[in-house]
Amino acid sequence: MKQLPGYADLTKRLRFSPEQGRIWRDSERCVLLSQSALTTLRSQLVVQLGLARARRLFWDMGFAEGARCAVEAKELRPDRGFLEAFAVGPRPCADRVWLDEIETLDSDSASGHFHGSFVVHDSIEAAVHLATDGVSADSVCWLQTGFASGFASSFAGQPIVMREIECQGMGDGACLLHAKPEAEWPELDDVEKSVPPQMLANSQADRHEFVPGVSAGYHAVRNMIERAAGTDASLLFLGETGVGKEVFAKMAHRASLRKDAPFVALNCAAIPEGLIEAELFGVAKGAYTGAVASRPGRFELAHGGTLFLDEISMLSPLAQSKVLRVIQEGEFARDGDTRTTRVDVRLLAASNIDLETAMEAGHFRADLFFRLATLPIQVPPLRHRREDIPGLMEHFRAKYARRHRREVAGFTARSINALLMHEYPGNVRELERMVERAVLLVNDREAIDLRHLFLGSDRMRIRAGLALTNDGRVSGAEVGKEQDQSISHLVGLLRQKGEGLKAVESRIVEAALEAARGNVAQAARDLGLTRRQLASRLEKIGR
Ligand SMILES: Nc1ncnc2c1ncn2[C@@H]1O[C@H](COP(=O)(O)OP(=O)(O)OP(=O)(O)O)[C@@H](O)[C@H]1O
Repeated sequence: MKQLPGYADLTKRLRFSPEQGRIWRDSERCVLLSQSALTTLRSQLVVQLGLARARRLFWDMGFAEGARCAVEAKELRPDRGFLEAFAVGPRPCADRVWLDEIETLDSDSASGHFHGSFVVHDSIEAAVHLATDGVSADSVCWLQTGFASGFASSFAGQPIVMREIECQGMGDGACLLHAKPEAEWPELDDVEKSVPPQMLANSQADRHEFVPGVSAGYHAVRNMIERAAGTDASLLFLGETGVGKEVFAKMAHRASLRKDAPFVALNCAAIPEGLIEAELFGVAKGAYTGAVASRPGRFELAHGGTLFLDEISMLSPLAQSKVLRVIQEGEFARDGDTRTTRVDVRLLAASNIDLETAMEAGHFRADLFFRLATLPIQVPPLRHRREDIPGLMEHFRAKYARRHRREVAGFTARSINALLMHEYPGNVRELERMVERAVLLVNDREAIDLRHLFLGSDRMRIRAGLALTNDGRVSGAEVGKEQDQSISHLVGLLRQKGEGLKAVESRIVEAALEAARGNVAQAARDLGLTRRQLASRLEKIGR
């Protein structure tokens, strides 16, 4: 039996706020589920869905959580050995313990070898089952085996199935789990067979890039992508800038039959109009002065795979007609070439402007629009899917702490609240930028606070939109109250002193100039004026 390391690094991630009735693990809210609540939930699901579906539901839920936990485990103990990092997963949250002892663990990532046996004493699921249904003929720890399988699969980067060989719910003294790669079990049941490939994909290759969301908006997008997964249908991602359209396009590629072929992306807005066709279709040697060698375009590079055209509305009319031809006929000619080339490419596109309006205004070809918009997918802005914010915050904190070699002790409670309430006109990109900047500003081993997140113009916005209550919570409603109060105070002063609006305006302008230490451009920015507008006001008041 292996000696497991201590868990101080895990326990300090849990925070309790009795006043607010909240529990957090890092920046994520958690719930405490009592044994009696779990008993009710489990028996209700069995009654309503049947045993097989209830088991599958618990197993899938456990699997997803285990896969996510494995990512955290590696991040939490990046420099420790395999065993120490592996031992993190089971413990992060009360009542989610699946592992008491690692009996054996033998793994080799190069060859894919992964064998282990693990012991759990005191399984809550076994206790629940014994209390309601007595001793079972089959293993009963569904959440636990799902979690363990998700954790091990994500950790090992391949489907690993953990099965209970002995289970307290079957009358054994403890639960004994065996782990093996999926393919090495002689037979798998329906639940075990269904290691969700997407969860696995999310947790391995993209673990440093992609955060699966939890909001309804995120799931609606994911469902659309999954519906089209087995097809070559074009998808058109629509939504504000920074919502993650490219990230979802990559997800669509990974979920498709083309996942092992290239994913090639091109931002049409980033290429000057005259060069876009060469970029898309390639160039033949001698096509123009300087074309000393032939080179393939993005369509050829994406052959067999997926081409993602971001900001497609920026394509010139000629490029639009050529793209349409490739979609319809699967062929094109390189710039300066007469021979046509055939390609097999799935096209995904994105736009942050309304393509229908662009089409009606004659800027975008209707036939291309209808070809692309077979399945339009609207990605909601971050402010409409706030439940995704905690996962993203934590992901960016870990990502940039790693990149900039900083040790950042999470977020303060008030900064978490502020991030949850912010409006994010720049969506996920804005959140990412704020967290990266905060990681750079915060002192080592300190937690990110408001002052690290909101600077300059952001601070103006947070002042206008959010207020902090005494216990560090942010409340939008109280902002209004606070602003109303200061405005009434100002009106009171006006009345007392008999000053007119002009005089007050002059005093505000002077105060802003003073706060900006005489820097006119800064004062203008703070007041929401142009430099010229402020200069003219200053001139009028004789400054
Ligand atoms: N679910 C996510 N997990 C991790 N990072 C994300 C996620 N969604 C978005 N991002 C990050 O947010 C940033 C913006 O995402 P992306 O480029 O996909 O947005 P977009 O909608 O295509 O933006 P634009 O319209 O400006 O091209 C990127 O840095 C991306 O990595």
